[in-house]
Amino acid sequence: MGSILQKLAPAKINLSLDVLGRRSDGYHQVEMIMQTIDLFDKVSVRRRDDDSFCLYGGNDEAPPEASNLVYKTALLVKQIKGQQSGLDIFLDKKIPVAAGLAGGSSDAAAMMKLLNKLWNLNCSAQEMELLLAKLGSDIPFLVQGGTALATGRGEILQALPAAPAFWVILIKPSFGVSTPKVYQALQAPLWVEQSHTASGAIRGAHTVAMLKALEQGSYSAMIAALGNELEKVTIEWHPQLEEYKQYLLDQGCDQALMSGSGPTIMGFVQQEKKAREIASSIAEKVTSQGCNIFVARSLVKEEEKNWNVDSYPSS
Ligand SMILES: C[C@@](CO)(OP(=O)(O)O)[C@H](O)COP(=O)(O)OP(=O)(O)OC[C@H]1O[C@@H](n2ccc(N)nc2=O)[C@H](O)[C@@H]1O
Ligand SMILES: Nc1ncnc2c1ncn2[C@@H]1O[C@H](COP(=O)(O)OP(=O)(O)O)[C@@H](O)[C@H]1O
Repeated sequence: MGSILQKLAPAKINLSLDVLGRRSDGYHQVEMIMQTIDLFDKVSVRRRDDDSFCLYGGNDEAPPEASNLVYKTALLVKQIKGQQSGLDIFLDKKIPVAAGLAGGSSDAAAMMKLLNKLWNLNCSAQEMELLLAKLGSDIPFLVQGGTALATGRGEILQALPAAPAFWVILIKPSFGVSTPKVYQALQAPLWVEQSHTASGAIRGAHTVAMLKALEQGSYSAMIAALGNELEKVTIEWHPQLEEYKQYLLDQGCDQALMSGSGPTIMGFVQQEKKAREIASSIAEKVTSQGCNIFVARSLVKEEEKNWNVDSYPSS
């Protein structure tokens, strides 16, 4: 048994999300501005003396063993990089599952970074992103973190200057939603690849507006530009999400929006104190309806070194 390496895996939210069309490969062509926040899972790894992978922790919803994204990541890296040691993998889940917060994707990105260190792989961030795109469209962004523009099916990234700092109050209902079902329900027109490649320009209305707002570096411009095309599908299925948005707005949030395919609803404010006050004022009401509530702040990419790989002796 060696030392344990551990890494925090942050949740993501979508500041903008546009769907340009349905692709022939089963995915949708998207344009999104993504942002990491300080709601974390924790992934830890330790070498085993044999060559098996053993996964501990997780929760009822995060699937066990081979179907878990941390396990899949280890298997993929082992296949591509050749035989390596067995692993004990510990997964401490704080990010709600199937919530639109990409907890599973972030666990996979954290696992890749841990293996890069444990197995001395010397993979660049770009290599890790390319490899992990096989396991999920959102994972490459979680390798980068901070604020970024994601295009293609979400795996093509362009880092952006940090968004103006903000806090979010997250309301996560007791149910999850299926990302493929939400995309399907949009009934988006067929995507014609060439028209995009020819112009190369960003055309999703929410993303164009958000890019402009981020260029200005203004919190109020960012708030005005928030938008998510998948909201209409998930909110039609679960109308109570509109009520949760209203709770947040009534308590003084500057804007409220769903993250990703949902169902997590986020209320935006600039100050931590206000975020915590709003969260306390609605906590009883939303928890009595089966929701969980979280308060988190936006992260900047450079902060990652503070919660990167830590090493400590095993007991
Ligand atoms: C909607 C978003 C927004 O950030 O996030 P979540 O709500 O899942 O957090 C993402 O596009 C989710 O990305 P991710 O969760 O990685 O999806 P993947 O595992 O790659 O794909 C799962 C399935 O979702 C559908 N899918 C996903 C991405 C995409 N651009 N088009 C799609 O149609 C496909 O049916 C695909 O088989
Ligand atoms: N480590 C993991 N954590 C969470 N979900 C996982 C994990 N590994 C695999 N999954 C599966 O991936 C699905 C989506 O996970 P998650 O990242 O939480 O969703 P979303 O991107 O919608 O927030 C879940 O339904 C779950 O079964």
